[in-house]
Amino acid sequence: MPIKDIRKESVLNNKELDNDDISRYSRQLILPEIGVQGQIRLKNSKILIVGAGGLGCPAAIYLSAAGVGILGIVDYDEVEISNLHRQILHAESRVGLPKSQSAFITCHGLNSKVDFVPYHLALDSSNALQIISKYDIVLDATDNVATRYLLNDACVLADKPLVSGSALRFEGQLTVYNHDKGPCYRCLYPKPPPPETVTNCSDGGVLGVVPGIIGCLQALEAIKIAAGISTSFSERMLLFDGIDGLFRNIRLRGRQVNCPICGDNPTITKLIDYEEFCGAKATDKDKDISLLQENQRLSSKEYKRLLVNKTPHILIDVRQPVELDICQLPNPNTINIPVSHLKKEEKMKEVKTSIDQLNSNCDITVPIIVVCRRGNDSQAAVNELKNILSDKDNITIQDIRGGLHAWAKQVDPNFPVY
Ligand SMILES: Nc1ncnc2c1ncn2[C@@H]1O[C@H](COP(=O)(O)OP(=O)(O)OP(=O)(O)O)[C@@H](O)[C@H]1O
Ligand SMILES: [Zn+2]
Repeated sequence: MPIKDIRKESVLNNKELDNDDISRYSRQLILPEIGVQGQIRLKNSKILIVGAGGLGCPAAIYLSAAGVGILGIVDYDEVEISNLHRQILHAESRVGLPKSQSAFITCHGLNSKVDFVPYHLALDSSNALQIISKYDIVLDATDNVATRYLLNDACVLADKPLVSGSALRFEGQLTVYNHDKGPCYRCLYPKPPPPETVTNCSDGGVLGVVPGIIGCLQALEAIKIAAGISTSFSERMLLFDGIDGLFRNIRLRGRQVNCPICGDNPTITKLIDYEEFCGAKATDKDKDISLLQENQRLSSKEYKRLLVNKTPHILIDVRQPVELDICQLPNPNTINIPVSHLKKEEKMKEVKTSIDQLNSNCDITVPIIVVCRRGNDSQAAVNELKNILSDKDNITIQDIRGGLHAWAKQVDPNFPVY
């Protein structure tokens, strides 16, 4: 999709508030820290939110309500039903619609005076600078490491403050990069984390209100910067723990003179390939990995036949116990060992005992079938089990290709999908 130009001139030049502004914003206008001048600054501000998900939704609605001049909303994705518990600008009736468009509809309904620019596209190295350079402040409301580095570098190169948020499970973080002589993301994290250590909301879970809180704080910091109050979070980070109800505010290390992008002698002078740099995609969508040979995999239909024919086998479900409470394959003898536990000796003893027990009741060595949610962890688990059971070399260990998602698609349309 071609990048839409923002409609107004790149410099908004409102000199005063109209009567409608005065009525609409009266409650914040009478704050001495905002006042008429602050509100005019807000009216002239251009703010870009990247990501219209759990963080971007609350941020966008408060920035709209507060009366920013232009609000750009970037997201490549479409609304899904599993988004609605936290991505509160969307609606059941808008499942399938681009998130940027859906967010625009709600924000515009709240404040039609804001000039909205929805971008239904993936921000990447080819378009980031072109888009970001049109705005004054950028909010990182995305969910993947590659985009975090991209946004950081683009904001340093274009000299824009980056209000960064993140949330997972019951915890959240907030800071502002590249502002007020403070550090950038690379000053703090020069190297990306190994991809396998990064957990996303779809795997780790998140309580909707947690990104709600952090997204609101992102809006607050953006409003403060836009209104000329400055931010409390340059070189500082807020850590929120929703279980203990704790907000902690820690000092971060400052700008690093040897930072490759914002340091004194930068070695990165243009945007790079961030997926390659991070070894991970700029999305947190289901990635299908392929670790096993075809003969080590069963289709969900083949597994169904195995059940129907009552073929003896051991089914190991490698999801977390909480996930088994949601749904399970119709095998009453399922053994549950989360994939992370396969390395634990006592767990493996359990598996070996079950295998021996089952095998002592059968004439043949029964195969082990491994299942997980999407068919990725199950492959890793097959390899792990092969190592652990290397003394039992006549045993067949296979996984179910595509996991429970494939089961729901190909075998049982009534099976819950999460
Ligand atoms: N490079 C990018 N360009 C545009 N949008 C992006 C980019 N990276 C991430 N996003 C968007 O940022 C948002 C992050 O929000 P969030 O993690 O709450 O949503 P999600 O990906 O829909 O979550 P889930 O993991 O539940 O599917 C997503 O809507 C995603 O599409
Ligand atoms: Zn830096």
